[in-house]
Amino acid sequence: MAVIKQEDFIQSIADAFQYISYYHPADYIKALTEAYEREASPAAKDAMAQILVNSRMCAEGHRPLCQDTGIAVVFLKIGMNVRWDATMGVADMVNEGVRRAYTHPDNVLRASILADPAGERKNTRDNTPAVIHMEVVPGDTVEVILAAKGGGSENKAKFTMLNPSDSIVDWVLKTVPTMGAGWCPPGILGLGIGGTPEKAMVMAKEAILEPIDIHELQARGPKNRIEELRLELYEKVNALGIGAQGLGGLTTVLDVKIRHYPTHAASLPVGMIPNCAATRHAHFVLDGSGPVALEPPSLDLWPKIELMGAEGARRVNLDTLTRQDILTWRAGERVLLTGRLLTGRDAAHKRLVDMIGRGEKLPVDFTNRFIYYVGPVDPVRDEVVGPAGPTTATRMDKFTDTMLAKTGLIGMVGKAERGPQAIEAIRKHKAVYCIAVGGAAYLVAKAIRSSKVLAFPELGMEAIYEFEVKDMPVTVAVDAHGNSVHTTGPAEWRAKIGKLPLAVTT
Ligand SMILES: O=C(O)C[C@H](O)C(=O)O
Repeated sequence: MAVIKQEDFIQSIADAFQYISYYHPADYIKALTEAYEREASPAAKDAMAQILVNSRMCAEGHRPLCQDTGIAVVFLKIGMNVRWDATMGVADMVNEGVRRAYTHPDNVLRASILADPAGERKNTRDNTPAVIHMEVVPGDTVEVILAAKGGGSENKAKFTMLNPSDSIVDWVLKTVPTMGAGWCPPGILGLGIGGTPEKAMVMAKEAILEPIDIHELQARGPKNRIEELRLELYEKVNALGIGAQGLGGLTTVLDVKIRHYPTHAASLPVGMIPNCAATRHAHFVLDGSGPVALEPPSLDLWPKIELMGAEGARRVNLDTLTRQDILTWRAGERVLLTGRLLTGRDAAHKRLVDMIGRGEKLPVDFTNRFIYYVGPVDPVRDEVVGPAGPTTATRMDKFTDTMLAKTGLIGMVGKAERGPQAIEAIRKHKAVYCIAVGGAAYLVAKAIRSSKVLAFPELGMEAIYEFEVKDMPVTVAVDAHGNSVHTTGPAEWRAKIGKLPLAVTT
């Protein structure tokens, strides 16, 4: 009988969360490198280059791949013959491991978890609690699968109850375009088919944590209906042309993984969850012989990639910029930002717009300023800020008209598409929206030379900061005339790929 000691279990969990914060899984790097090499869309190729370079920098620097260091998700298969040498419950031990990992002084991770989600939304400060799934199975080991799942990709999870005769492929092809780019494609699409609604969703989550092996499946051919479905969906979802960061391109998914389970004769439940550019998960087994140390990958895994330089990019000084200047910027243009950049995301926007509604003076002057939608990781050692990539701008859409109309703000930086309401506000107020690459947070942070909190310090990572940036690379995603690269890019690449009728594009 294996005896699992409390400290071994806690430390193994803590070490694994630290490990996955800076090491992408090897299969993901291989698949992304392959997609990068075959990508024909320059914008998508550049985005993938940044993600790969960022990944290598994180592996070398032991700092997080993404500023969103995720919600901790843990699957445990506990052998029936295991004996615990522990005073804490299993969930408490998992949470202690999460706490240790996220507050590690050498590589502090971001605390993103808010208690009382429908009310006060107060940060728990140590990223606990984890979401834990436990199963008791035959055997005398404890199998652990854990993941740090980013909010941007979790937000795009979908569920449907189809009729038994409905087409799963049709539903996926109709639904994926509605997910936009906030899930940071290219990534992995997980489907759970069958069971009950909650079973389908858990299977979809488990599916995205399986190894990427679509090319092996393509080479050997499908052996059953599920494998046929994987191949069909892989080809057709990529034919949507959404591409890296939703900029239009050949690769939207690196794999489609499916789990299934028997279901009721009246039902066809389907859950779908994407995994983002910051795909992070680890798998290990405790057998009573001590804590588990995961093997660091060889740096040879990462391709040697040159990033696009300053050539062809517009260099701008944020400190002297006016609304007039940005009228000439065009959607798709590369821009290097230098100067003072304000930050703010969900909670700060809500507060600002509430203050405007009450006629109160704002704590920050936004006149002729740009705001970066970001929640950075705290700095360690000589850093001025930790990894600080963009958050999904779409969540700020409902505040955009008020911010542009009432504060003097002229520009925004984030990731993913803007909805019709925000695009219209940008056009009306002659403002601009730029994107940085989601999933390249450590690389993006290298352009930040100083950082200070200006307002709402109690919001933690959601406070308003002022960054001083030097040549921060962004792309104009919505210009002052209302042109959006997230509309034109995918439509262009869907037509170029030419495998799906154009009418289905949303
Ligand atoms: O919370 C964040 O920093 C980003 C979030 O994961 C997002 O993708 O929008």
